[in-house]
Amino acid sequence: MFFGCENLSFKYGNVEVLKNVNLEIEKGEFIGLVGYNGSGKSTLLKVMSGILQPYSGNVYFKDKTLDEKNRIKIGYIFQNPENQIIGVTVEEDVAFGLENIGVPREEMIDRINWALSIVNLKGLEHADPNTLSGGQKQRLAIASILVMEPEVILMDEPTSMLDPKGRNEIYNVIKKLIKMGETIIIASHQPSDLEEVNRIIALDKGEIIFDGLKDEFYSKNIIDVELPFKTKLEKELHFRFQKLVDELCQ
Ligand SMILES: Nc1ncnc2c1ncn2[C@@H]1O[C@H](COP(=O)(O)OP(=O)(O)OP(=O)(O)O)[C@@H](O)[C@H]1O
Repeated sequence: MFFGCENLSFKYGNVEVLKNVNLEIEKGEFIGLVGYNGSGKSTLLKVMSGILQPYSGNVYFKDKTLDEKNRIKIGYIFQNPENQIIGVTVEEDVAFGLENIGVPREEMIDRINWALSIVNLKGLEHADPNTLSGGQKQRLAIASILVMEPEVILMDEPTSMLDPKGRNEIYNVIKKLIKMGETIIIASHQPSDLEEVNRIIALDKGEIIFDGLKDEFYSKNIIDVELPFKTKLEKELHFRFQKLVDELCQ
């Protein structure tokens, strides 16, 4: 198996949020992971990237169990690029992972240039990441992952915090990555993120409820991908709670 998992379960404390998930992913596939809020999308991607350890079952990469050695081949893009940016300049940020694995300077420069050109950030090498727009920050986060030459890229709602311009920038980068033959799983509610997707995996309460072609998924009307909440009441409560938290934090 190129990439996937077998009988994967995950618990936060006593609460099981992934139940017996089985997936087989071929090299070069571009897959959409959908599901309502809390269905387990982020958790699944985190377990499949090795950030979280399974409660039971296994993640496989090229027929081997995912471990400390081979997890470097799986790149994970966070929903919020701020979680991923650590460098004082764009260039330093992209260099960070390469420095950690001791890549020689000449090769490092070539790889950084290559990654920044793919995400269209050439010319901003010396910029302070804090001064970048949301779309530019997310593109920087993608460059920092790409430079490590991952064989699988897992994207966790990479455009949910962006405005339409930023979303479009990421969409263009994704299109480029697909052309390059990258293997990508993207968790998203944004129809534009899912435009080029062939296969959809839908999660509900930590279980796979659909795994198949996108057209079949839409025709069966399995879940409304544009609505991250199951009901209007859930959505209303979410935003009221958010407002309350914001007020308390002021
Ligand atoms: N750190 C945590 N500790 C305890 N429970 C958690 C934690 N993170 C997530 N959960 C719970 O696990 C379940 C799955 O959450 P997860 O974030 O994986 O879902 P999701 O589909 O990615 O949701 P969203 O679309 O809101 O990001 C939810 O019930 C959530 O409340």
